[in-house]
Amino acid sequence: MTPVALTIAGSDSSGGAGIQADLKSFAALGVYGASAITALTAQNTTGVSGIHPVPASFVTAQIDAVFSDLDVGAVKIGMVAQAETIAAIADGLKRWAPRHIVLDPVMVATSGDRLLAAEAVDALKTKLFPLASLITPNLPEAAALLNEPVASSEADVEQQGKRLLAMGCRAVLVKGGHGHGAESIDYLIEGARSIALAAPRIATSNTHGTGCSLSSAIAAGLAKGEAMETAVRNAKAWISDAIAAADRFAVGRGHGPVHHFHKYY
Ligand SMILES: Nc1ncnc2c1ncn2[C@@H]1O[C@H](COP(=O)(O)OP(=O)(O)O)[C@@H](O)[C@H]1O
Ligand SMILES: Cc1ncc(COP(=O)(O)O)c(N)n1
Repeated sequence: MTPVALTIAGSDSSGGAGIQADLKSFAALGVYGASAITALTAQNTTGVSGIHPVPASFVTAQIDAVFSDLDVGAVKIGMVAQAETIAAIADGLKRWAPRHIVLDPVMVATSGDRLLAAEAVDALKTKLFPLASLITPNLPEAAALLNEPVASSEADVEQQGKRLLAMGCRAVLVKGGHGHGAESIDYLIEGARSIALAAPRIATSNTHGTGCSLSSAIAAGLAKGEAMETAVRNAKAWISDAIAAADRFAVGRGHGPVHHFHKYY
């Protein structure tokens, strides 16, 4: 059977994040990708200049079109833009009940621009967290979701992960890309287990789309039948290589994209 993953996310016109990063990640990892677009962004490596949300009813239409025909092994959710979109996604996923849902609680782009309406944060927590097999906040997102300051020690990161798990998702991966140590450490909290996943921090400013690509790589692994810990470990190794190869590209003048196809060219 062909493994299939669906991304429900926003479009990034510059191609490095959002739907475009998700489909490249699925393809690089041997998984067929489908998409339901929640919003168009006019965006490049230096910032976001416009957001055009897709009407919630049309997000539903895309989700229904995909699930009524394709055997979707895993779903990745990225930018959801606004509260009505979140309600439409939650309803659609409850109806189709996919085996795995990876939720990247995208709030702010690498450039600092806001991608989720402030009033939609509660809907994200109450409607989508309970459906998620895994949520993948970065350090500022974990803090914002908990209304707490950004974690300043590894112990704080782990504790914040545990408090997010208590909000009703099945597992949490708190990503350390915004930390400062010699290693970029992500914490996987699954049930009573907490696993630190460390990789050398790579000196590059080309980190546009790292979070999108990591969550899609995890969804790709789940679609191929990997267990959660294996999918996360494989995705972390793959994104580390994609970031290490990012400087081979010269794309844009700001935070450039990672190299999804580093194994091929
Ligand atoms: N400079 C870096 N070197 C190595 N790994 C990184 C670097 N920046 C981010 N990562 C990794 O990329 C993944 C995405 O993390 P992060 O950048 O924090 O997410 P987001 O894009 O949502 O802000 C994580 O696995 C993180 O550890
Ligand atoms: C449409 C869209 N979705 C998500 C992100 C976040 O990107 P990152 O992976 O760098 O956090 C983005 N910049 N644009």
